[in-house]
Amino acid sequence: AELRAPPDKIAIIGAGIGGTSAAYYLRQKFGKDVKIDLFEREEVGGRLATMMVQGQEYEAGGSVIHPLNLHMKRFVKDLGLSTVQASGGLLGIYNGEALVFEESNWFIINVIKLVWRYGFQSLRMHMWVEDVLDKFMRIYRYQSHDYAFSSVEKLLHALGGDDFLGMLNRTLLETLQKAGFSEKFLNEMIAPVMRVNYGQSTDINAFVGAVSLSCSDSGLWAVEGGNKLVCSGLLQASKSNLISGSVIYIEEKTKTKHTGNPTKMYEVVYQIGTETHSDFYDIVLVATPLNRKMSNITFLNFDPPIEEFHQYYQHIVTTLVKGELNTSIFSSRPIDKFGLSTVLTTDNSDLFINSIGIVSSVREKEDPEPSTDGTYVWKIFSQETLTKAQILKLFLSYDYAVKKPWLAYPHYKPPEKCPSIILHDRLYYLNGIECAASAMEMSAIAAHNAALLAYHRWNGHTDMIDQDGLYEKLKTEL
Ligand SMILES: Cc1cc2nc3c(=O)[nH]c(=O)nc-3n(C[C@H](O)[C@H](O)[C@H](O)COP(=O)(O)OP(=O)(O)OC[C@H]3O[C@@H](n4cnc5c(N)ncnc54)[C@H](O)[C@@H]3O)c2cc1C
Ligand SMILES: CC(C)=CCC/C(C)=C/CC/C(C)=C/CSC[C@H](N)C(=O)O
Repeated sequence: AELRAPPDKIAIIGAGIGGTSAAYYLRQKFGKDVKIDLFEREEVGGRLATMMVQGQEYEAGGSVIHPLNLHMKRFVKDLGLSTVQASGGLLGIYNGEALVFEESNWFIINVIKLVWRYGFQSLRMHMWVEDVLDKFMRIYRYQSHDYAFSSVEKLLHALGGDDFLGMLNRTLLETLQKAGFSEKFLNEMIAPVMRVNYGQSTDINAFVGAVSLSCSDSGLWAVEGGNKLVCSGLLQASKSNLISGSVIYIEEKTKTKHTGNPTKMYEVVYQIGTETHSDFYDIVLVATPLNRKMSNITFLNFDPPIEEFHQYYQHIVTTLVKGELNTSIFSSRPIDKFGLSTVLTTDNSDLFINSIGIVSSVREKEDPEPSTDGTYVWKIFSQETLTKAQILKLFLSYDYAVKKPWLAYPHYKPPEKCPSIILHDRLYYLNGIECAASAMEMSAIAAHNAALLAYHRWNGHTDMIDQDGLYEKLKTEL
């Protein structure tokens, strides 16, 4: 097909994994001549951030990556980064009175324990997740053949039809109840995983539920030195220009270009300190959640007008504590026989935390070692900021506690209606994909899709957008 001259300038708002991977894919598609400006008001990395504790860095936000997250894998390879193993140690589940499940060092013992308490439900749960992941993986084939989707719903439908898309309209609870899983298994095994990963209950949509359960698979990994290195690496590799400022509004305006033609363009108005600046762009990608509390971006003079976004994001606090865990809260066993490195909690545990687990620094290759005084660094997820009294309840003694509050991921409440990807002719929104599931890989998929969509719409390649029957069509292609 004929190609139109590339755009002069593209703006991306947000330098998290979504914005930086969008810059990378846009550069691949539009070539070296387009100027790409990436706006970031805080740190490059966004929700991939580390916390520094006594000279060591720990992941505070997005920390684990699934072995089948192929975009993240590809970035790490292309950028020459190294990986570390992100899971390890023994897991326990606490219901407010006792540990209802405790992992052992022996695989076969774990199998016997699980079968004894829950029959074959654990195996069936893995099979259900595998089935969802199998369909989900089709996105990589579609994207490698350059196909794009104009909405999150169309993207999910292309992966597995009505049933797959329907997962957004059903809770995980009703889906698994219908599939015959017992209340006991749902309360003791599934709910704690939703609490640690998304700070929510089994009332979240079934797709994000499956994504969350996939974190129980083996082989989870992280980037050595911190996951945010992927963002700074992509920014550099894309040869984009970082503007450290806060975008306040975007306005549609008619501008006379160097060719002499009046053209509709987007004016991006931003603040650096107290100074206001602005610049004009042919294409704009918004790679941050659009709501008042998080990005606070206004859209001015658009025809038709762009709606206000109100998606409610879940408040979660990450706390890192270096100290000696008060194991008596969870178990009557002596402290030296406790042995668990992660404790998840059930919904009815009445505890003020969602989870607690030993963490490694971003440079540790192996399982974490205790410091010379025998203490570890623990990561706690809680709904609210922990008080000193609560920390003293959890720890016999501690050296320090550092906290980071987040508006972490959407509050899931099926049926979900995902925000549009196309906000206006050449204005695209990436983070609507989080309504299906929030994860690094989801933002990378949204970024690849938006870059392809922007490219095809710029060049009028309508046949590459929302194609029906892609799975069948590409079955026989390499
Ligand atoms: C505690 C926690 C744990 C998590 N754990 C995992 C995990 O283990 N694995 C996983 O895959 N995912 C995890 N996630 C989810 C994952 O981190 C996110 O889905 C992903 O990082 C989102 O990336 P993003 O680029 O889309 O958004 P963000 O990272 O939020 O990036 C948006 C950027 O835009 C900037 N911005 C906002 N408004 C403006 C403005 N007006 N002007 C300029 N810049 C602006 C922000 O400062 C931010 O840097 C976790 C998230 C949290 C919070
Ligand atoms: C998108 C697919 C198929 C898989 C991604 C699976 C994944 C890694 C999801 C992340 C879920 C999430 C938001 C976890 C937060 S907590 C992570 C960890 N348990 C921690 O302790 O930090």
